[in-house]
Amino acid sequence: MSLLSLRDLSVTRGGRKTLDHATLDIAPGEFVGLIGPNGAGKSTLLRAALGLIEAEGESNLAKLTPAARAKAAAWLPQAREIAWPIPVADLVALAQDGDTEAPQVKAALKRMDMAGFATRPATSLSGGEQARVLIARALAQDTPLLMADEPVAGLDPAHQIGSMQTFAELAAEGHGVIASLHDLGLAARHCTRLIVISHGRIVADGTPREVLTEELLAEVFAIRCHLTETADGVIVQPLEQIR
Ligand SMILES: Nc1ncnc2c1ncn2[C@@H]1O[C@H](COP(=O)(O)OP(=O)(O)OP(=O)(O)O)[C@@H](O)[C@H]1O
Repeated sequence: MSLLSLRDLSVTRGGRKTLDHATLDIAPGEFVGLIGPNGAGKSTLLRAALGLIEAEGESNLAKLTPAARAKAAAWLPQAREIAWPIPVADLVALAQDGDTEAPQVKAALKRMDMAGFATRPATSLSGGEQARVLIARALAQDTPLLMADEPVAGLDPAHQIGSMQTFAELAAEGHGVIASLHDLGLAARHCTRLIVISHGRIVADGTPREVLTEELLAEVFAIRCHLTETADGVIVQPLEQIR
């Protein structure tokens, strides 16, 4: 069973293919890290998969009505600012028809370490706290698939790790998760699978151990890295930019 199924999905913008024949499937149990440099096409892939931008090719989600899609996948976009002074619990409860007592709402606030902020106006939170509330809202939607664009950007190390652990737990519980990520160390440590995108094309797809090689990191990211195999998986230490 595929929670996300893309076949030759392509996007053309400004006369250029910003996504070039992306084909992939995501099954329950997978936590997929979508990695690649700035402008590689990560957001484009996620947005095209959801049918939010015009694309050629096929996506199982883009075919659905907006209501059916909201049941199939939760979407956490890159933009994080909250403009509305709604209490935190009410904001998260939007994912459950406004029911602040719904177990999914309470569990999501707890998972994102935001239960103590439930009555605070969301606009009064710090940038990282706002980001955690928006992750909580996506979690509270309780969908088979979670799609997130740079979900841990702007979070402190503890909450970055906590969020990645939450996504890994969701996957272990049978959900699917795909998240674009810039932190290769977090991606290597927590994801079950990495998809590497470069110039709009998927150039590698496999376990972190399979994908993260010195050659690939040099070629795609233009960085020299030290890779260490440990019992916890592969550790990535970026050392310098290759010019
Ligand atoms: N409306 C547009 N017209 C022309 N090019 C566009 C347009 N929107 C996006 N692009 C280009 O598409 C490419 C892919 O952008 P995308 O946002 O998917 O990258 P990304 O991998 O998510 O990058 P980042 O890590 O910087 O968020 C970029 O080169 C971007 O400049």
